[in-house]
Amino acid sequence: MRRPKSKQFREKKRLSEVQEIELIESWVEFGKPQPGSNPLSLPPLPSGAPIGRIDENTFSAYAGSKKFDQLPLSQKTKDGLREAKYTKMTDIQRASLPHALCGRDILGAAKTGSGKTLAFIIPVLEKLYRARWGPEDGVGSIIISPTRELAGQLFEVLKSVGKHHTFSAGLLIGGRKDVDEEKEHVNDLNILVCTPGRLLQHMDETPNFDCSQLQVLVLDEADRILDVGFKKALNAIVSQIPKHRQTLLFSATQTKSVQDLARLSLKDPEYVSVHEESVTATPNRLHQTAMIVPLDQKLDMLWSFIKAHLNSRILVFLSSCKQVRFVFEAFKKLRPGIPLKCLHGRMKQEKRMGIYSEFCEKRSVLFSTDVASRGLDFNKAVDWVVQVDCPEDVAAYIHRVGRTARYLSGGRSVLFLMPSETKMLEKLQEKKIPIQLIKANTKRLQPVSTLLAALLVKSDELRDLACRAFITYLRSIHIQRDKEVFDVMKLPIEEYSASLGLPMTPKIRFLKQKIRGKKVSGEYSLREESYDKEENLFQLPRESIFTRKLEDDEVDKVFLLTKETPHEEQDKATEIGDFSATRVLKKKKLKINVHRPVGTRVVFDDEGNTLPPLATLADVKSGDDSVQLDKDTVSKRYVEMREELKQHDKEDKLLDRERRKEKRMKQKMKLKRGRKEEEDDEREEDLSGSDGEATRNRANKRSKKYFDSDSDDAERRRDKDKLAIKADSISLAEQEELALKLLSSMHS
Ligand SMILES: Nc1ncnc2c1ncn2[C@@H]1O[C@H](COP(=O)(O)OP(=O)(O)OP(=O)(O)O)[C@@H](O)[C@H]1O
Repeated sequence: MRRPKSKQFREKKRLSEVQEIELIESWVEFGKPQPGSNPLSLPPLPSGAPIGRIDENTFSAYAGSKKFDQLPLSQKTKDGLREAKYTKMTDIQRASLPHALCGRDILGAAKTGSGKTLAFIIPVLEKLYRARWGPEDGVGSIIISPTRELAGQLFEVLKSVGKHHTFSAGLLIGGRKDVDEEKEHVNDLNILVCTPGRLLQHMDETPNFDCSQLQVLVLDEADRILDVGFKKALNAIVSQIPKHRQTLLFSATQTKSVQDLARLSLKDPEYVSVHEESVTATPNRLHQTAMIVPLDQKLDMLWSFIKAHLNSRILVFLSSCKQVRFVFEAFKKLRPGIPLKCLHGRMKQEKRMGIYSEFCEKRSVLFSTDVASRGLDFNKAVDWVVQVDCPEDVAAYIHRVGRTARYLSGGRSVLFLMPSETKMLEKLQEKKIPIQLIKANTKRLQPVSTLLAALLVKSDELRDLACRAFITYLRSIHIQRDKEVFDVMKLPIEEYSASLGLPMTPKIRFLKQKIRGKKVSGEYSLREESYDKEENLFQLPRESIFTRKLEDDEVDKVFLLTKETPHEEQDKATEIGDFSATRVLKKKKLKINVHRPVGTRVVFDDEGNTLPPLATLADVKSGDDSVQLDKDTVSKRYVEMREELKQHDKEDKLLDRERRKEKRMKQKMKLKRGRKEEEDDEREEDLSGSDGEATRNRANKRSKKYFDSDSDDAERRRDKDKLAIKADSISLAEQEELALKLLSSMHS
């Protein structure tokens, strides 16, 4: 009785889905906004007006509507939105959803915290729903995020809004152990939320990974994903997905570079930039300040700031992982009276995720690199964003401060600028950022450097961290592109070193070139990054500087430097010979010409031009000045060459035989010496009464080693053994002779 009922139910459900899809499609088609129009400028539906189908061929207008309910969306999406408490649309959602729902490519820009995530999650769900996408259809949508945390957050939004849909979705991010398990399931997923690296890994490694039916590609933080740091990965990804698809790009700092967009083959994209006309580029409820803080007072200022805001949730940005680690570890030891946390790209993924969610829950201070600067929505409850180190450009500033004042909440930010970085203030103001320069109350400044110095004396580890932080900070300034703002030569290096609590100023090799001709106190060495060899106070392993893996944020900078800096900067970098970027520049890739037939050789003249093969050997000028070869000379030369080769071959073989003989003899001698020592030991142990078990073990071991290390011809082995035993009682000359005999017996 039950079965037919459920079948009937399923059939009814299927029919109602089909009908719903037909209705949505007609509705979407009916109310399509004009390409290039801004739905925000259209009048909203009057309250109480009918929604959806009005009569046979008429539907309510949806471009201009203010509520999700008024949009041509599936009931499943509407239910998901309602349950997640989303009813009214934000400006970016109002402006972009009507275009996105009719399948257009979108280039969306809106301030941080303005709701861009839903502006792409909803179209993804709707597109697949309307296509009746099912498990057997494979990957229908890919959402790419630049960081793992952000991908995780997007996945959560997708899960909550899409909870009534039946699509399968997966979070594919690096740093997780279960990549093999992922590989088994990835082909069953309909929506992938991923970072570029992990997606590419699946494209390369997962058998039968197939995106050929992809319907929607989304790039969140699109400008970041399109910049040079991700260029290769993105190009590789794009080359493996179909060109015919919908593409949605969103960011608070959008790219409009034609080149970038061409790479993604966008089709007449809609530029939806809701805050372009806005007086400010940052959220209105964000109160932004800047303070001039000399480099050597930054930590004092930060410490004092934290002590003065013990009941807040504070996000602190520093320029590198090393900086983050040092400040976190040192301040933790000084116990400021508020929980401290740190987040950077070199932490294990689970830990990163844990820290991220803990910070969302409790009041605390989170020290972070730019890994937390984009997209993260810390429960809308960050009170303060403190930028201890100046951001690399205006876009980075906007994203960092955007971690507070999200959606309808307020927030505050403070930027520490060194006297040499004041140009940044002008740049920010030029880009419509209402930032106010305030004076620090130096009377309330609580100096921390003496406390740090005391800590560093006690802890080698902390001293090491301080050294690394010192160097990476200077390097980060040194590699910055914007030389109007960042000038490493203007920094009070010794004072800075003292402010970290370091007893001596570490030597910095990359500064030597810069200070040539300029008298700067302290001595800098170009070649070594050791700090004081005599006293051996702060010796770092060479590996740590020269061969370590670059950190997430450093890699980005290095990429930027190699690809985008003006030639002058690149030259400087090459000349200084300091960091990996320089080595990357120097390292020329050898290209293999796959079209050249196997066995042919390319000959170059003095100017580096290619010549025809054998041209140098037998060129004969013909009347018309073209080069022709004398065939007789060439074939004679070939005969000679063959003879030469044969001769060389003979000599090589002889030499090789000699070498092998010698090597074997050395091995035999070593073996015999070893055995003699063992037997001497045995004898000694026997004399001193050691147990038989040990002796047996040793004998076993020896026979195993013997078996493993030589030929498995038992006969020969026995002979050799006999010889070896005999060798113990004879002179060195005799031993050599015996070994030679043995070798010749082996070769015969
Ligand atoms: N329509 C809405 N109604 C209520 N809250 C919303 C709505 N849309 C988004 N939000 C909330 O606003 C906050 C910010 O949204 P979201 O993270 O999408 O911003 P964003 O524009 O992507 O920010 P960023 O540029 O920093 O990535 C989130 O907490 C989200 O839940």
